[in-house]
Amino acid sequence: MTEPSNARPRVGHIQFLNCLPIYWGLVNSGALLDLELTKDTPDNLNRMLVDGHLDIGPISLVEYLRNADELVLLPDIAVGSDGPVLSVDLVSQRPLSELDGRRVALGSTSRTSVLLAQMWLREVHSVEPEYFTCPPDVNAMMLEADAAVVIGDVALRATYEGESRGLQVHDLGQAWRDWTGLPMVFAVWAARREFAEANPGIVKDVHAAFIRSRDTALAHVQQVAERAARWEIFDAATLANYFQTLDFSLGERQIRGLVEFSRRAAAVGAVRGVVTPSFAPV
Ligand SMILES: C=C(O[C@@H]1C=C(C(=O)O)C=C[C@H]1O)C(=O)O
Repeated sequence: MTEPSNARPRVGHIQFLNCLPIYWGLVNSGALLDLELTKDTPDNLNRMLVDGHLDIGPISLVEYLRNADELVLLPDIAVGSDGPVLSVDLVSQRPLSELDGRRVALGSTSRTSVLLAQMWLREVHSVEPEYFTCPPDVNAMMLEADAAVVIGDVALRATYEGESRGLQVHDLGQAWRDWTGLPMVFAVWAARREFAEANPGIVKDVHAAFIRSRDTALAHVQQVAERAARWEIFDAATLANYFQTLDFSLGERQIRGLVEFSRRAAAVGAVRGVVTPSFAPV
């Protein structure tokens, strides 16, 4: 159903530090006033976009692949990494080669990284653990499982604190890069196809606001990091490094990474077939 023309577009925003640079710029430019913004975890935003409760927003890559008929991608923007990502981890109490048949917890906020971890463990480490999904709390997960997959702020913390607590921390952005030679795209931005066809001008404006926002924030990354560090457990230098490590672009190499993920996910039956992405005209 198309919204009346005077309604603000319903837009999603990931409430993790990874998307803070994008939010910062929306606040600074005033673009936020033109959006009805819903902040939530990726799993909830995925569902809202797929069910039509949002018009535009970030979506876990694998959920985009599963619903590509209903969605169009926004060009030039994503959450990914070309090497380490710092906030997508497989943490383990044992060497990975010992995980066969053992319990591995999958954090419930993720869809893409949990699939990446399963493919990587099977194909690179030749282990087939017993997986279960649970809330992303590393302490609780380590009581129930030998290893766990976490994303976002929980994973960023594990990156810095995991080893001192006896955990091996494997960065899954780096793992994908070592495995395929390509950047990893964890989430993309998409619009519902029907909405984009009915409202091309709105999609163009929202896309432009996101791009401007990201570029402004990265141009002022120290300032963004200092401001955010006042409310976070991470210091400004750690946050500035994190924001610059993340790859918010969706260029030719990132699209090759996305298509390669689609090919591998299709090969294990996690998505119906290989997806050639289609973009909103902006
Ligand atoms: C880089 C990240 O990418 C994320 C990973 C996602 C997933 O695994 O489904 C979804 C959205 C992104 O937040 C992160 O969470 O830090």
